[in-house]
Amino acid sequence: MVISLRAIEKSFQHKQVIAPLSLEIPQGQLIGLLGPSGCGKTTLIKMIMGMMKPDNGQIYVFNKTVPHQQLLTDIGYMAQSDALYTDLTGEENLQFFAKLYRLPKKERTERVAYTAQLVRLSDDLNRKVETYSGGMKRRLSLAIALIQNPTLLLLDEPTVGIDPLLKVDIWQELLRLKNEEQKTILVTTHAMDEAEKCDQLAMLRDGQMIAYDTPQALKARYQAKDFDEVFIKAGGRTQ
Ligand SMILES: Nc1ncnc2c1ncn2[C@@H]1O[C@H](COP(=O)(O)OP(=O)(O)OP(=O)(O)O)[C@@H](O)[C@H]1O
Repeated sequence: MVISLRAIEKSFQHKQVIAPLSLEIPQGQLIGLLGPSGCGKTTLIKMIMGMMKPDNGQIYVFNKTVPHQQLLTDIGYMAQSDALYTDLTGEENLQFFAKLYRLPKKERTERVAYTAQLVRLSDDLNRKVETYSGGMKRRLSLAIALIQNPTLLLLDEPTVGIDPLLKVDIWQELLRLKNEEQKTILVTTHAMDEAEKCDQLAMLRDGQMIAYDTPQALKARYQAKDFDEVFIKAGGRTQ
């Protein structure tokens, strides 16, 4: 398993945000994490990343307990809010992270060019990030998450604020990374068309997983036309 969550729990100020939750994610899967605002998606991703400790339960990534230094190069993380050096250029940001991961110079140059091209920022790399639009900053964050060619991607709403055409390109690339390079990808989303592209969907409500299956199986089981309806019928919301 790439990710094993065993009965993890997390509370903030006595409010339970993740109820005992277990999940096993094998290699080469694209998993979508769905649920209303505040249901615990970001908290879950931060715990898998090792940035936040669960109160109870165990988290293993590549069979190592998180946080683990060796895992840092294996995991590409894109946070919901962009953490960029705005007084540096796009290229300087990418180079900075590439150096942090100790990529050799040749590979660094290649990865900077590849990730920038992937998010269509090649022509803007020499501009300071403070001059970027919100969508451009999002795209740069995604490029940074991919810079060290990680085997596991944790992407927290990667396409919010990105225009529809580029969104399609980015999803095509995520599917390619999964299919051709066997990357494992965990992505949070509110977009139904994106949920459709996932191998499995994990639906969260109040920190509990109320459904976990393929998009097709979920729609068939609940005789639902979309995932909002699946969510309601699975007990996500009382009508
Ligand atoms: N550091 C913190 N301290 C206190 N409460 C927190 C903290 N982080 C998250 N929470 C609370 O935990 C709950 C879950 O938050 P989380 O960010 O995981 O939700 P989410 O599902 O990612 O939401 P969204 O879709 O809006 O991003 C929310 O009620 C939030 O207010």
